[in-house]
Amino acid sequence: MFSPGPLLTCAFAAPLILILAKLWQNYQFNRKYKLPPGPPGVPYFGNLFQMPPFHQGPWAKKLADQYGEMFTVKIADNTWVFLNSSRTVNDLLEKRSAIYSSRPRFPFASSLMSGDCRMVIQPYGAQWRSIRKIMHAILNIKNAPTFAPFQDLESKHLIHDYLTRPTEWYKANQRFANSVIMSVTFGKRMHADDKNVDLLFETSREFIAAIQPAAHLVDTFYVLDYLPGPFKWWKNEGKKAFQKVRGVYTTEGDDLKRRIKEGRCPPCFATKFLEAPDTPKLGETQTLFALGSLMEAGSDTSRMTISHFIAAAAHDHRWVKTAQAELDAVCGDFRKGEELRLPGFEDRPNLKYMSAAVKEAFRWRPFAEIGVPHMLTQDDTYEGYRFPAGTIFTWNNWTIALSEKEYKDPLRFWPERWLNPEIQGFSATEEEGEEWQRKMVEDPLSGHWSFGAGRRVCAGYHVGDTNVWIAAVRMLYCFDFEENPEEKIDTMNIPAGEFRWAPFDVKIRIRSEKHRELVERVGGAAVNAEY
Ligand code: HEM
Repeated sequence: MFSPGPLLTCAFAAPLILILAKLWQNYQFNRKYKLPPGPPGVPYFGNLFQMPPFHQGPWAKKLADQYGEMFTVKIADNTWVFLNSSRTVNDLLEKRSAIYSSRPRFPFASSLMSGDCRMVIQPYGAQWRSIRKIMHAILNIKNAPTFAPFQDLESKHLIHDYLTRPTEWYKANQRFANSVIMSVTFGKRMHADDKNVDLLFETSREFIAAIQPAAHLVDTFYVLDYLPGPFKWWKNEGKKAFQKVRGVYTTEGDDLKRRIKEGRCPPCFATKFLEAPDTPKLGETQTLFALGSLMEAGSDTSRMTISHFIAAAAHDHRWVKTAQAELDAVCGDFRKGEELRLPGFEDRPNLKYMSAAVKEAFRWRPFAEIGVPHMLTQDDTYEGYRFPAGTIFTWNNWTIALSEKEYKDPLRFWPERWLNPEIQGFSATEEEGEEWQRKMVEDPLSGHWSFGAGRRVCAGYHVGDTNVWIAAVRMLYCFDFEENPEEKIDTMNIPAGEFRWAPFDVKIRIRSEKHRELVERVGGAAVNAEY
């Protein structure tokens, strides 16, 4: 006869054993390691239910205000230490970069969805190193002359788009950023109606959503990854996402091969890359993803920063007046009846205020709000804490960028902060002040963390910086940007990641008839340029 006794015993004993095992594990952990304090969580899930799925910046800032320069949160199997000051980011992610540069495991976002080939989330190791080397060869500052003619052409097209289709400015920004990287990588310009570009932005959006903390349970509850195949409910979704993104990259790869065969492909990075003797060793998928990662990382980021620049120009006219006065003095003042010409890279030494404004656009409302996770690869100690290997560290970008301790009046878009060391609280001699200003204005990485830190710092920061610079100087020289008085821009909540519609309402108006003539002439020629 069936007796429920043993089953009941199991039903009570199993949770008890799990709780005891967890307590024992915590006891052992606490004897060996010490982490910065953080908000209390619940067993197994930790702080999973407290972290917002998107726009986590304000949540993380609140915690930083409460806990100070570092705090810890647990997201199921992952322990995250948030670094809330430039000092701690410098000490750990920069100075100890050799051990703070890996990425956490992402069974869904990396293995399934990206075939372990998406460089930005590859672990620190041989495969990442070989791809990073390739990226560096294309994107380093010595290649600025390769990028400059494309940035010149595409930014002329950009301002023409603003003139002719001002309500579609966000699409124009997309096309601009994407076309620069496509020209250099694949030797072809992109058009706004290209279906593959829309698909590229869609796959990027899906990828960014997938790497948000706890977006997929298996990326935080690693035990799920050991379930037998049929129980992995997320598997088909991951496979589909992989096929989709591989399809986008294959379309470009096939088009490239076709153009090479037909003799219609100008020299570009992809042709050199495909002919290089080491490339076949990467395998077909990694080769496609190396080229695809460039398209992905190079398009979205510039587009979002340009959106922030426009929001700042429409929201606060104080700095715009100074910037336009500088541009007018260098390129011609329509009020004085002078000849007008577009600003270009050669004007950079004379456009310091504009360079400071571009730097401010990277700092002002960072879109990588809580940074990008860096995983520690061996046990480490710091200021009384002992961190185990596997701890995830992140530069809490939103918090640092908007901290009164780091920047005076941090919410204000204030380019002067990069020109005057006293605003930043440094008392410097004239010579020191000049040197400080030169560094802030010329070095894209100085003064903020929006390009990341240490060995994982953005591989394309020179290109990103020059993309935004040339777009910014030309658009501000030719146009005025106005907020809709009925619907002011909520600068603390700009959905910059959105690519399907405008993230905010803005009126774009040409500054004068002379500017109109200039944009029509120079921009029109750029729109029709073919190669
Ligand atoms: C315009 C603004 C840009 C911003 C704000 C930006 C920001 C970032 C950030 C925050 C990271 C992660 C850094 C870290 O983990 O510490 C990153 C990585 C990366 N970025 Fe950018 N980026 C920009 C433009 C570009 C461009 C134009 C390219 C290429 C054409 C590019 C290529 C990459 C690559 C390949 C990585 C992966 C690096 C690695 O994991 O080793 N980025 N970027």
